[in-house]
Amino acid sequence: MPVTTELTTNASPFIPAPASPYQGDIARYWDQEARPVNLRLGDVDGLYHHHYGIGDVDHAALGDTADSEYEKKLIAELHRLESAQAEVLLDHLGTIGRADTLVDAGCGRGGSMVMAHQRFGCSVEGVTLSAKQADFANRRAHELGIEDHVRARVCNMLDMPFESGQAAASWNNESSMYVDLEDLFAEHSRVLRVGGRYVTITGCWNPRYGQPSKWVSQINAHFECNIHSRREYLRAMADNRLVPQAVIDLTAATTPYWQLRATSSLVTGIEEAFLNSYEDGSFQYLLIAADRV
Ligand SMILES: C[S@@+](CC[C@H](N)C(=O)[O-])C[C@H]1O[C@@H](n2cnc3c(N)ncnc32)[C@H](O)[C@@H]1O
Ligand SMILES: CC(C)=CCC/C(C)=C/COP(=O)(O)OP(=O)(O)O
Ligand SMILES: [Mg+2]
Repeated sequence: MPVTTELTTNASPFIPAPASPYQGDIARYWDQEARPVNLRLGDVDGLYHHHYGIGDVDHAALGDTADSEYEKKLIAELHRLESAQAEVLLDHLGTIGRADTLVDAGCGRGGSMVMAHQRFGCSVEGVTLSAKQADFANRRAHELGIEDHVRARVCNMLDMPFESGQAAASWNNESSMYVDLEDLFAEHSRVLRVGGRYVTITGCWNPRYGQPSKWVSQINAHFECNIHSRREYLRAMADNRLVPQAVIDLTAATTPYWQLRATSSLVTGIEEAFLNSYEDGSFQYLLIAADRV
């Protein structure tokens, strides 16, 4: 059974000062985060995610709500949908060889990094502002015996410690709402080799709605983030040699996850804002895969 208690070992020897007071706040936020909806789902198989799920709910697997095992099955089902989300992101990275290096920008507790290594056999470098998260991710990699291929570091994704052109592919999984997109894509464009692939899964506000809705504002306040519009993503990519190959609206695919989560004992209070903003069209859950040209 994986260990989910807060980790105190393997502290990073050097933790850079935050690049801004805001980044200091975000580092503190994730250092302190220990929501059961994340830890108990991660405990299912040792992949710890900080993103949401996609796909249809398997009602047969859930069984009867009166069953004493129902809550355990519900947690496993939410986790299955979150891992399915990461699989879809990895599906869009293109052909990756064992000798390649991938970059996970805003890697959280490292679940997606582990999955990428297990799928491709390659090296995966992650960055997060949170020393607690980096320690957690590195501890999990050590427990799995893959610490020579999977590593998390405390650093700013806008200034990553990678050589220009080093990465075969890079991604942001629900982490791009913490930074300026022009700065972010300039940095991905720098670390990616020409012909490399960038993928993001993100929530963005819908320009067709007009402005960020009250639900989007509520999500921003809840997570201390700054959700961008779909238009900003496409414009900032175009400005930074990232040419979209796929833009996939995952809103319908993520709705069952939120509907199920809203019925669980692990609710955090943000479920209504996601469900309402997806429903009124003001918010979209999007995957964008782009080639570095
Ligand atoms: C919602 S979590 C997503 C974690 C992970 N991508 C996943 O799918 O599980 C957001 C992550 O973005 C990271 N983050 C936010 N701003 C960052 C920055 N400027 N540099 C590096 N990481 C950042 C946070 O530290 C956190 O790990
Ligand atoms: C799609 C958007 C707008 C995402 C914002 C970034 C974010 C906090 C993602 C989920 O993290 P989490 O897994 O820690 O959140 P929760 O505790 O709600 O599961
Ligand atoms: Mg979560």
